[in-house]
Amino acid sequence: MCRQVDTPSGVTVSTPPLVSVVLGPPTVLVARLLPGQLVGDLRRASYRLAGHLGAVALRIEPRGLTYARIELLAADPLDAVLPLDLTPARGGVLLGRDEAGCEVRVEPVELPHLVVQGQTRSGKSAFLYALIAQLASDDDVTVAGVDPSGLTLRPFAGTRHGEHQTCGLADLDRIEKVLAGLVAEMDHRLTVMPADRDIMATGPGVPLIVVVLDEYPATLRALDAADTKQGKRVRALVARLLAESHKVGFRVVIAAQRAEAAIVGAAERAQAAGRLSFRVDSPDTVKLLHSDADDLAGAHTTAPPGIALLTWPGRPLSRIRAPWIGSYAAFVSAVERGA
Ligand SMILES: Nc1ncnc2c1ncn2[C@@H]1O[C@H](COP(=O)(O)OP(=O)(O)OP(=O)(O)O)[C@@H](O)[C@H]1O
Repeated sequence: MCRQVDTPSGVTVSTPPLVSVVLGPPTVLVARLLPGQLVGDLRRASYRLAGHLGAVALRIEPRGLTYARIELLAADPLDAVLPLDLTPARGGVLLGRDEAGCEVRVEPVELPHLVVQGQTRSGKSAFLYALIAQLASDDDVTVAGVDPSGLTLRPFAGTRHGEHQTCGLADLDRIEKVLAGLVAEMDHRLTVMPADRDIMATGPGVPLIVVVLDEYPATLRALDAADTKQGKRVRALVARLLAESHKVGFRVVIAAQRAEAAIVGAAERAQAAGRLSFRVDSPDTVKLLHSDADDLAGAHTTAPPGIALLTWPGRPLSRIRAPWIGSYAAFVSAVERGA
């Protein structure tokens, strides 16, 4: 957080001066930002600064335009479980709670394409359950997708969403058929989009279509093993959805244990502005989705279940606690109620 400053007598160092120190607890510092420095700059460095200040984490808030309030936290603010409240009118989809204790919410239509990665038992499925349960209760959203294990999309059987989904790997042709149907709907929307618009409004009659590709590598492996040409065709359909569908009301959610380049190539990653990593096997895997995670990548390989790194449009890279819907049965009944 220091600046090197050239003075007539040589190079010196300038640091954000502390204008107030309250020993607390909690200990709170107020620092005056250096010219051109932003609160986000402090937040980005907070993971390195916390240990040196004897804290587990720092909560940094702006004070006016030029000051930052820095609270030294003795416990990780993400330790507590975040129960998912599915009562209507809560104002957008809850993605989690950040380290400042604030809920991260987004309207369904504001969702970008997403890539979610995480090892077994890291909380990736729990996050998908929470996301899908919230979307399923919205009449203007259709949940589509491919689910090799069947657990994630099985609760939609017999609902209006089911025709746009396929569960299991027994019928590989159906995977291609479902994705081809979604691409056909995308093409139709692109064709009928009014000439004076570059974004199609979603709502009654034109639902936002969220395409969930759970355990995407498992789907591709099964397709490649059966018929490499079919694997290529499915990859091409997904690539088209990622590249062309956002403006006509589609969102793609790709979930994988590891978003490796062979599965989620650079072009696909570039289309997915939303990226979540639950615990993964190595710092290099973290960096597949968060190239700027230098300070956080190492520690994240031992993150507890439900803690994710979040890269999101308009937000600095941050850690969040994902919402917890409860047991699988709670997820099933939430989908059945909502869908
Ligand atoms: N957001 C959360 N809050 C609290 N606990 C969580 C959260 N997410 C996950 N857990 C705990 O971690 C366990 C594993 O989570 P989950 O089943 O989602 O992992 P996963 O990464 O999807 O693994 P798998 O590949 O085995 O399905 C859950 O049973 C739960 O105990």
